[in-house]
Amino acid sequence: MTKKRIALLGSTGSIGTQALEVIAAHPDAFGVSVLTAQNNAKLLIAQAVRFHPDVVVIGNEKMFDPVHSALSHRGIRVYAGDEALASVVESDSIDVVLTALVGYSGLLPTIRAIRAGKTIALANKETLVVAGELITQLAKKHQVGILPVDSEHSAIFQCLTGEEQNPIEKIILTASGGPFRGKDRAYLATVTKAQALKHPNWTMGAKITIDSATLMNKGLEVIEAKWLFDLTPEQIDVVVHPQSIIHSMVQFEDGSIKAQMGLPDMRLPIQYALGYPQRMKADFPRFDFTAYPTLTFEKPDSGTFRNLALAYDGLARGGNRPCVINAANEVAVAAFLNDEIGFLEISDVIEHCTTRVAFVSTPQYDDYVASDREARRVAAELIHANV
Ligand SMILES: NC(=O)C1=CN([C@@H]2O[C@H](COP(=O)(O)OP(=O)(O)OC[C@H]3O[C@@H](n4cnc5c(N)ncnc54)[C@H](OP(=O)(O)O)[C@@H]3O)[C@@H](O)[C@H]2O)C=CC1
Ligand SMILES: CC(=O)[C@@H](O)[C@H](O)COP(=O)(O)O
Ligand SMILES: [Mn+2]
Repeated sequence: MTKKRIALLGSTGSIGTQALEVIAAHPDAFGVSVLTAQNNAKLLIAQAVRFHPDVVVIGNEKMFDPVHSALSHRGIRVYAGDEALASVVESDSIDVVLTALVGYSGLLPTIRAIRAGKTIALANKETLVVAGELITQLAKKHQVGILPVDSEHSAIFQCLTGEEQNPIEKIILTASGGPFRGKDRAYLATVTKAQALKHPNWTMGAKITIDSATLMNKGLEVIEAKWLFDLTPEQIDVVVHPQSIIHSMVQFEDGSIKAQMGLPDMRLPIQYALGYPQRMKADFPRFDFTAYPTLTFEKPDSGTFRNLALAYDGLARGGNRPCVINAANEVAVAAFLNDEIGFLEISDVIEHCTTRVAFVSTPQYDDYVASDREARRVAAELIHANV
């Protein structure tokens, strides 16, 4: 295997730090070309000292000076700001761009990386939610692979390996149900952010953890799956599986179902994407069937957890609607984490934005930028009118 040079966007986050564990365990297979963070200069500097990338980018321009003075004398080039984040992925020294940054900020660097012919290891699901059609068309044009990192999509991708000739009847995305599985709306009206941040099975960044609690994470994943695997909404089912051992399933036209299983550990799908097509040895803890004698499955409650239904509606409507839903959700989740709105109001903000932002049926890049901006403005206006 020739050594792959990796640009790791969002290296200080949950996926980013686990990706560096994977890279550190395989020094002959992987090298680090680029590391980026938004604010966490201290951790970014420590990572750069250890992994010695060619370049680091700190998104927040105010943090440039400390990062520059800590790293430039080590021969590491340092840049700051959004344009640097987008252009750094174009360097000849990069083979794979791992998009481990959170939210809409993943869109532009991913577009620039695809145009530069880089393989994408995609953790940042929001990129495909916002602009799935644009991204998949660009990837086709530039003959670039998009390798899923999200655990469910990695599971489906793994199940599809060797099945290239066989059409998919449907996929079944598993959902943990989050910390509030089985609760009713009266209960949800009272929940705190501390409760919502306690995911039953996974330790992740704050934004995706709240999305898991509202079931928006599964809604975003339905849209992500549509674009990754070229499916209709009717071909994408969601089943609640509270143990998060089966990471997702594919059903073929003969009725046979393939599932990918394992303990909940993101290092495995990260490593699978970075090493693809090779499965590399790893000493991650192994799953023991006798420790999990009962694996259970139930229907999602999309009447109570309305975000899942809103995401399916957005997918069916198409155009800029998923982009609007994503932006409204990002603003609403930030407001919930800032104690400005309650848990149930997250869905209210999203629904409000879908009725207020103009529909665009065949959006181009500039339409996505404008729709994102307008949805953020409308969401913030509603939140601040009610505070
Ligand atoms: N965590 C997980 O297990 C999983 C995550 N994902 C997806 O992976 C992505 C990352 O999630 P996760 O690692 O949990 O998130 P975290 O919040 O833990 O990390 C986010 C990373 O992105 C950086 N960042 C934050 N805001 C910006 C911005 N505006 N511009 C550029 N960089 C930014 C952060 O920098 P700083 O630290 O300086 O703020 C940090 O490095 C998300 O899209 C998520 O949905 C998918 C499946 C599983
Ligand atoms: C690890 C991962 O891929 C997350 O997206 C996880 O699946 C969240 O869990 P739920 O959204 O199913 O609660
Ligand atoms: Mn997931």
